[in-house]
Amino acid sequence: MGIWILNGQVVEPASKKMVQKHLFIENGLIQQMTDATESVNTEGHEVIEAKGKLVSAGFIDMHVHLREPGFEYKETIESGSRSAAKGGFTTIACMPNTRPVTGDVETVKYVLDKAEQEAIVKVLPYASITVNELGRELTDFQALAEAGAIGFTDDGVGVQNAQMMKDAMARAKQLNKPVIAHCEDDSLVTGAAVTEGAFARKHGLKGIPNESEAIHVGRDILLAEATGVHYHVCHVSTEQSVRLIRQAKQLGIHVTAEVCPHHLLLSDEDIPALDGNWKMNPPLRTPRDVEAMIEALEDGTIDMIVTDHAPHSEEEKAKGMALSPFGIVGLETAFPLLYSKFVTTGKWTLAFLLEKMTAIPAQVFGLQTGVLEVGKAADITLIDLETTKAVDPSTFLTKGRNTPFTGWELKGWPTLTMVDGNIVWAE
Ligand SMILES: NC(=O)N[C@@H](CC(=O)O)C(=O)O
Ligand SMILES: [Zn+2]
Ligand SMILES: [Zn+2]
Repeated sequence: MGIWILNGQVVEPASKKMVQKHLFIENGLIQQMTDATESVNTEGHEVIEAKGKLVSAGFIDMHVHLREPGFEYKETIESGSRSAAKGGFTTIACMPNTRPVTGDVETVKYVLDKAEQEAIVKVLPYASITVNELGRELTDFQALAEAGAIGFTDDGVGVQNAQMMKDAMARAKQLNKPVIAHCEDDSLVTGAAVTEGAFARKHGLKGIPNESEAIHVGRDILLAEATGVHYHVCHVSTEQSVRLIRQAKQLGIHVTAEVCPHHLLLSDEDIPALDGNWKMNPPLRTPRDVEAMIEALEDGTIDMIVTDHAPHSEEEKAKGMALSPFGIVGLETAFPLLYSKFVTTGKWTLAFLLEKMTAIPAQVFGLQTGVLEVGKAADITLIDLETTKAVDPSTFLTKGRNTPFTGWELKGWPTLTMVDGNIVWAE
């Protein structure tokens, strides 16, 4: 038995226009896409009526913290994958800052096994660059790649030593794997929780300077040029980083970059109080940086959108701005936020937003998904573009409740998610 998705709105990649289509799915693949004016025989098959809904390739999030092993009270591979599915994501890449750190073959296998058993979306693990993300000794890249790691990153901390980073890039290049960098120079960050800017001044707080990110971006671009590796910059947040990435791309250096919804939508001036739900790393920057992020995404300097979904417990976040851990959840609000703030306002086309969350991440990381095409995996999400709903953390499937977006009235809520032709989540 196959599945017909009838009368859905599909954005055609070539024309970028919305067209009404019927999709037929069987054996995990998209078998047919026909114009909705044609009649189709659905006999003997399951039918999903998608009239008025957007039918998109499932979203891809290349930056997610699933917290397992070790921090299961914050999130598990299972709960994180359910959160992803509810957010319309069908593929997520998970960060290695777990306990133990995903920096040995055993842990990579553990993550993959758990994902195979319990995850309802596709989970792609990164492995750490250094043992325990301590920056002292490289991990065994070859063994980790053979075990299934798709790239290398010490996300959560920056690699402080330039020679260490250069050696990592040289090894990754040999294996044809990317290096994904959390850019942060510890000698410029001294225990601050927010950016240097209006909020820090108002509260008499020390700020995290923009240079602490950009100095690593600049260093690493030079090292990527020297080694020829694919270098991917995590959660870009500063105007200066964007400037450096733009120049590197013009020079033909193999650099790609990601940005998070919160860095496109919020600045430090929006932070209402010393509240842990507004604390993340990198921090919310100045309005000028936010403008630079939007411009960089629009001109292709920044390639894709990721959430940096970083769940923490309510107890941890209740410790406030100074003492709570960095990070906010993102999987269940990403699309509605961006759709409501950038597409319904006419700033971006729907096609533009979708490609930043589907086709481009697939292209950049060489994934066999991210497009709605006959013969491709049926990783599909249906979205209600009309109904307005408020963000309500009590309805989240993630274990995390840590979001600054509570109460935001948004459109663009996913209603059904399919992975390899199986419905894994429906409203
Ligand atoms: N982004 C965050 O604020 N936190 C992340 C770490 C990271 O992405 O650097 C986490 O693991 O909690
Ligand atoms: Zn990071
Ligand atoms: Zn992260």
